[in-house]
Amino acid sequence: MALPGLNFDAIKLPLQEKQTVVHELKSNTEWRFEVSFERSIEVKLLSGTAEIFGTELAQNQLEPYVFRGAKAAIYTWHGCKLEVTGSCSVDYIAEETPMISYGNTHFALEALREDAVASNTLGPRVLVVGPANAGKTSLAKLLSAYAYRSGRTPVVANLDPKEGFLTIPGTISASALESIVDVSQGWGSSPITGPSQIPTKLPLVYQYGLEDPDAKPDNFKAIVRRLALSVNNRLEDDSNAKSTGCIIDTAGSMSNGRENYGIIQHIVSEFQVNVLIILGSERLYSDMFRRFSKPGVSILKLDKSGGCVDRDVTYLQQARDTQVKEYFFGSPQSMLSPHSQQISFDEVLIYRVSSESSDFLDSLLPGDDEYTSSSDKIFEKLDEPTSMMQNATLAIVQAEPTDTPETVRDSSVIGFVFISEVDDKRRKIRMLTPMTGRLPKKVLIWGTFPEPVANLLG
Ligand SMILES: Nc1ncnc2c1ncn2[C@@H]1O[C@H](COP(=O)(O)OP(=O)(O)OP(=O)(O)O)[C@@H](O)[C@H]1O
Repeated sequence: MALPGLNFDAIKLPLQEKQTVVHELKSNTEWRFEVSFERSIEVKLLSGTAEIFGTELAQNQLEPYVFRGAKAAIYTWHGCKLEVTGSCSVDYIAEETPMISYGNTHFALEALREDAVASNTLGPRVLVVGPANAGKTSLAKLLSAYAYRSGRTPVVANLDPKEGFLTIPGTISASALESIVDVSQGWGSSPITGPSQIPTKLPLVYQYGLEDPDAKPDNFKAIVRRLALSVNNRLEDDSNAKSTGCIIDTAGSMSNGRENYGIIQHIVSEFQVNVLIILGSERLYSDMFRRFSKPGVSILKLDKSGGCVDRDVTYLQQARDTQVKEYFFGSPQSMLSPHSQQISFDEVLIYRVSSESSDFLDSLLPGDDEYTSSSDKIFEKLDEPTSMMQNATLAIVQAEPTDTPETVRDSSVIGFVFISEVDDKRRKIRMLTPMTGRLPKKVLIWGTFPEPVANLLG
């Protein structure tokens, strides 16, 4: 690590107790486990077959799979033996899982894909909805991993800004799954830069900058439209992707009460959704059936897995901090060398996004009418550096400083910077980028989510 003042201690793992246990799993069972962010476990598949959210584990690898800050399950269709080193906060073997119905859903989607190949039409556009922690992301991972294993190229879209899919949170993104998912990292946070054992998947990312799609629905819907347009174009352009279709993950809040269904409606129409999967809620299923049932659209109800766990605020915050850290520093397996540079505040154009009810800039610059936030504004332009930017992660977008706020909002993200220092008197800011080099573009979007990461630099 070349940078003064920066070190990797923040992401080094503490020494763990080397306690090794072998679990023998019968067919159609899963080993569920939770590991805190302060510990890690190593897992080896000794015999049999096993998978994690649809992605197969390799047998007797030299390098074991390492998990930390994880709540997950390793499932086996035919039985297996797992060797686990290190201690979990919770672990048990579950005999009741909804995997047969999830597997059947995959086969039903495969039948639609075969029809699409035969008729050269679009394959299934699958939307997964359900309450918070119903297992939507896990099911989306599983269905896309099974599609990949069947020789398909599914396009996966994440419309839940709370979780970053191949990028940091606060965004929505999509990518074609052309290689396997990293078993330990899941979809992972940051393949935008750096070396990786698994071929890199480059996502298309849009910055939202807030946690809840409802906080600024007009901004959210606008970027969903842009993402859907790109996904639809990709499906038209690539014959394998076209027949495979796409799998879309959503935020739990979108399914939370009728007043929020407008966003689901928008997604259904922009992505031309024709398979709607409702996880873990009879009432939502009935509402969705009434709203969206029509010829050519399948509405499926699936049970929530008993393994799904509620994640508390601290766990979710740690997960977000880890995603931001990994974006800049890489993981212990593949470290990056971030670059720190000081620039003049006047060299960049920063737009601030805050929720409709927020009076952020009113409080920052009292009495200045130009900055009064109003609900119809897309962003607020920042004319003065403020210490509130310290430790924030800002998105660099593919736009020019002369572009309108609409164009900036609708522009894709080319990377992120972390603000490590603000000198408001000298109008200077110091920022960290994952690689050396000058800032490629100078229009940045600063959201309130993810929140500032105070200990990023250790
Ligand atoms: N079978 C399982 N065994 C153990 N843990 C599981 C299992 N299925 C899901 N989980 C875990 O439960 C948590 C919630 O699952 P998931 O993220 O898929 O739900 P979600 O509906 O997408 O949540 P959100 O509403 O936050 O988007 C995650 O930590 C996930 O890894």
